[in-house]
Amino acid sequence: MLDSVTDLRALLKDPTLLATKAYVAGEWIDADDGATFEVINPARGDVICSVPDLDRAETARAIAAADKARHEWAARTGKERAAVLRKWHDLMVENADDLAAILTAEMGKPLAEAKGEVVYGASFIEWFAEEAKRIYGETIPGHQRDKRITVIKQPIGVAASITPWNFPNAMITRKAGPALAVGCGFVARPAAETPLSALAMAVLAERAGVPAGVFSVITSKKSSAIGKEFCENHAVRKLTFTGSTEVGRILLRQAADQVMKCSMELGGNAPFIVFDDADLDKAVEGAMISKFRNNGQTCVCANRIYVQAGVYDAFAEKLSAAVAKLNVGDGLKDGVTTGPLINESAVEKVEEHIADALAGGGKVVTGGKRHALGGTFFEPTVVTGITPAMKVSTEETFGPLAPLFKFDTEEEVIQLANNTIFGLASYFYARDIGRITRVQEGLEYGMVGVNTGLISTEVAPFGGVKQSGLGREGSHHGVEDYLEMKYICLSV
Ligand SMILES: NC(=O)C1=CN([C@@H]2O[C@H](COP(=O)(O)OP(=O)(O)OC[C@H]3O[C@@H](n4cnc5c(N)ncnc54)[C@H](OP(=O)(O)O)[C@@H]3O)[C@@H](O)[C@H]2O)C=CC1
Ligand SMILES: O=C(O)[C@H](O)CS(=O)(=O)O
Repeated sequence: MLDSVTDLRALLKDPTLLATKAYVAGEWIDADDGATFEVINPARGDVICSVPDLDRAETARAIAAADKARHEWAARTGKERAAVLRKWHDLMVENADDLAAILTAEMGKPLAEAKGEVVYGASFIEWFAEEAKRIYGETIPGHQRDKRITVIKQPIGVAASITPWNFPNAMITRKAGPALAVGCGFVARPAAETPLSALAMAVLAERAGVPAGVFSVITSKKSSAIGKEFCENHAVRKLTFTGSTEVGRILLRQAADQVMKCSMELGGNAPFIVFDDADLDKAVEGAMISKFRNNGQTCVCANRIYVQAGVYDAFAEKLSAAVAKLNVGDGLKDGVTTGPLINESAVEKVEEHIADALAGGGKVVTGGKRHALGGTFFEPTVVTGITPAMKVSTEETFGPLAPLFKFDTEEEVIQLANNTIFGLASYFYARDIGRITRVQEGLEYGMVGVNTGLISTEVAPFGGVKQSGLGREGSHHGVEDYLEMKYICLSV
């Protein structure tokens, strides 16, 4: 088991997977001006390595290469593209241990979770390899005797991707999978905190036979500049973003000038509702997964936990007992269930939400402060007595804080749950079929987990409503955002 990142490369079965150059137009390059930035292990504060700090010129070259290479790639049959994607998937799975170690080193999540993300990420490549063979069109009965109408679907062109640090593998494959499956060119810009997972995927893409130029990885701390290049470069026809709603708004405004097709997977504020007819043990199990997966750093984490009055105390006691068992530590060490937060500002956000709750009368049941390990480690926390006036009710904590609200009626909790600008994921536990039907239909969210706290899968459409995003990723719906529909009217 890995216990150090001082020389991560020495710990890998295949050290060549730890790439430290950017991947542009099929070449491994430095920045034009030689600039680099450090990649830090959040658990120890170690510098893992440095990577090039690219700017708009290098990004423009990646886009031009994608715009050139995509034509031959799109001219291949879906079956031919599928074979390359399948090989890419197989290489990811074969190298999952190394990809997980790299992911944990740069992001901090425990190895077991990192391995899970690698397999989850690869599942999108597998899924869209299969979809590549099923990009169907249609024929429509003509509106006049001499007219024959057909509709075909063609790849949109060059797709540009901007992704966050919390799932540095799966957020890229969830986009690159459909894009490459239909014949697009793809330029990825991963978060500066976590570029190594994307570079490792590029190493494997090359080995799988993805043609030079079809897939590039831009490493850069100049996130705004790269985003502007993506939005202003006329060869880019599709922008796909996963991250905060705040940044999503910036990108949508920038992309509007080109009327660019955009997919947005943005912030969330998930309600997790426990009714008095719920199986409380299953509800606690679901809350632990939904709230504490990735140390609370996912957009679909339970952000508000509503418990009906009759079971509030029992649920709070059971949940707190489960939370107290979490093992906080370096994700590279055996048995650790909870790693560090990504950075200091993430810790400060959790502290801010806890302090605000206590000021409003909330009570810490377990946790509540920075962990004795120091750095960005934080005690998994449960706070009772939460009210809608508190910050945690309207802001995404993105950390290990479980705030428990008490409610009385079904109507009240649906109104509370829907009272947010977000609409990504939601969850509830109940057993009465009438209640389940009413609540699942009443929640204004893109995704609803009923008696489960884990809903993410490649087979289902992932995405939000309201200010949680635009479009869906995964499932057979996931290819649509990378296709243009063409209507052909033939006069015979
Ligand atoms: N709906 C979903 O699936 C997901 C949503 N999120 C949401 O994102 C937030 C946490 O992730 P976080 O990474 O902090 O989100 P951010 O939105 O800050 O960053 C996301 C990505 O956007 C880049 N970025 C930041 N500013 C700009 C800009 N002006 N132009 C172009 N790119 C930019 C970042 O680069 P850099 O970091 O290098 O500055 C990063 O790669 C939470 O709100 C969470 O809910 C996160 C993951 C999934
Ligand atoms: O970035 C995220 O939060 C992911 O979308 C969460 S998931 O897909 O792994 O659930």
